[in-house]
Amino acid sequence: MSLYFDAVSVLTAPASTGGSFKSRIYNARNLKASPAQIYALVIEASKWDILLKEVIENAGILKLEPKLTPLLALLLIHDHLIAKKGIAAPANHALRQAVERHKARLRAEFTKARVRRGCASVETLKDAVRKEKIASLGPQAAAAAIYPRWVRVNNIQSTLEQQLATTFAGYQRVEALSQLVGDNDDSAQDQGKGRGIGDKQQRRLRLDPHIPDLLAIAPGMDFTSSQAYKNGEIILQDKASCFPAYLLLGDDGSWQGNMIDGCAAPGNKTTHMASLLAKQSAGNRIFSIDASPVRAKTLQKMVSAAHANSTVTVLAGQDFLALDPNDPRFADVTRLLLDPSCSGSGIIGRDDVPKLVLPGSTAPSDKSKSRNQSKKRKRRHDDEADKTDDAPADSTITLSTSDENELASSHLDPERLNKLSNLQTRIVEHALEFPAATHITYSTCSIHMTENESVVSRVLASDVAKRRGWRVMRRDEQPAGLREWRHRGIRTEPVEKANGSGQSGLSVDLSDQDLEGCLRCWPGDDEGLGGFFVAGFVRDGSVDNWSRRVHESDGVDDEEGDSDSFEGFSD
Ligand SMILES: C[S@@+](CC[C@H](N)C(=O)[O-])C[C@H]1O[C@@H](n2cnc3c(N)ncnc32)[C@H](O)[C@@H]1O
Repeated sequence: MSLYFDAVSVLTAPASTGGSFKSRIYNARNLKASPAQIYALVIEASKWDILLKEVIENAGILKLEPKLTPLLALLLIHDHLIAKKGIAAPANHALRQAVERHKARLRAEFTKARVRRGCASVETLKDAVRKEKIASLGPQAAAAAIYPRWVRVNNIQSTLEQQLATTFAGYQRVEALSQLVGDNDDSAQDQGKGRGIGDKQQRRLRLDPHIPDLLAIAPGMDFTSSQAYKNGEIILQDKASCFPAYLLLGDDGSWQGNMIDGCAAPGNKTTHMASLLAKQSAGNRIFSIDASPVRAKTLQKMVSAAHANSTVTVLAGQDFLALDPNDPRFADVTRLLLDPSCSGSGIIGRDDVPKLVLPGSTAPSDKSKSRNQSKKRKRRHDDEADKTDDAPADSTITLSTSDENELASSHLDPERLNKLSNLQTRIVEHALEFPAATHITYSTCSIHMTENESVVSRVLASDVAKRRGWRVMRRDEQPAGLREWRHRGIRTEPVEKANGSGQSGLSVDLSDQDLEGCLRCWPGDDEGLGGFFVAGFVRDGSVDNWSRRVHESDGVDDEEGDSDSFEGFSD
């Protein structure tokens, strides 16, 4: 019986609990049942919830059995009606009996629900319920609900073609993220088996249309035990986190010189850069820098795991702001990637927790209503389900965006955001000083304008940007995949996105062309991503008044008087 209580406990855990839904189950210390069983029960029950709700309400069980809460009833009745072995509890257990004494009624309502949908078998019924659920949630919520597993092929070790022919052999290609949602019976129990991972019906993939070598796979698939993962042939990295390196380098090999990743730990973007370089190997180097010695250790491990040691030099515990742009080591640095600490406000919440549609305690007076009111169903979650609505981000098995930003849960107020914005601006401005630099990207996993478009605007207004001819990389200059990305910079912070920061209505003074050059990702839309922002800065290299400035200011750097000094790392 502990299985059902444990499942209720993980579904109703407070929002502050960290990690993905799956990792929370596997890491929980207070659970008695096997994590695999709990996970499988929840995932499977979530596929049937709208039908189970109908059956439970029409059978009137909740009124008759006060010991059953809606969530407990849904889980138990799922196993009673659908699981091969029935309810996993002794026959004399009070809750099992509370369900089984209504078995005739439940079976009859289940049959009626099947017949109403015109389905001859449980299999076709399952498919019908899946489609009904997608239709009732709408395509956006359906896609958000399936938040895919993103897999990037590491070109240092493999190629997309090789991976499609091995790790993903037998996978069906789908065109839309919503089609990744499988309708398998036992996929949740069938994970982690190396090659050909997952249930046959869950083996679906979508080649990402924006980022080369990136695949979206059905959620819940676990590749950590696959040979490809162990060999560093595939890396698990969220799609949005792939934007900066691709925006910086593209994949046409047109770069020259060396690169810097200035805020690099844990190393997702460094290893992505190394992978892009490996496609057109020209002996370029990446200096991968992080001010935190502890996080730099993770960075070094990730670089080694990606077999990128020959390309990447890690400068552990190095403050990027303390690097001398004129250090001869960096004389050939042409491209810099800056992904500094941010508020993490775009990190998606507990979206990987299945949102179960739960039964109410009274049968609907008009039973036909239950089918016609599908759009309202989602709003009728009871308290148990509502508590599951905002859990921490996905990515059990890779370094998620939440690993990159320790500020994700910090209180956000305008003052805090402004401090972050000041530091972010300083970091980008420092990058603009590197003598040979022609391309820079700046990114955050924040949704706030203060950390995004406002930083771009401040950077463009800076002395160094003007002096050296830096401007925003236009959309038409971006790599082909990102040119097609439709979500662009915004001029005014929308109220609904201000997210408690107290900054709604904020506006930024950027041209339409510059805003069009900025790329945004929003949590909760049909792209299956969290909130993210990236902008590229470019210069053609012919404008550089460096020496004139030093001369004019008598050797004193213009920015020395800047009162916004670096305060170390509060994150
Ligand atoms: C958002 S995380 C970077 C994530 C990383 N780009 C990735 O994709 O895996 C921000 C990192 O910047 C580092 N950082 C913040 N300020 C820095 C500075 N002034 N110099 C170097 N590193 C800095 C933090 O220690 C943190 O590891």
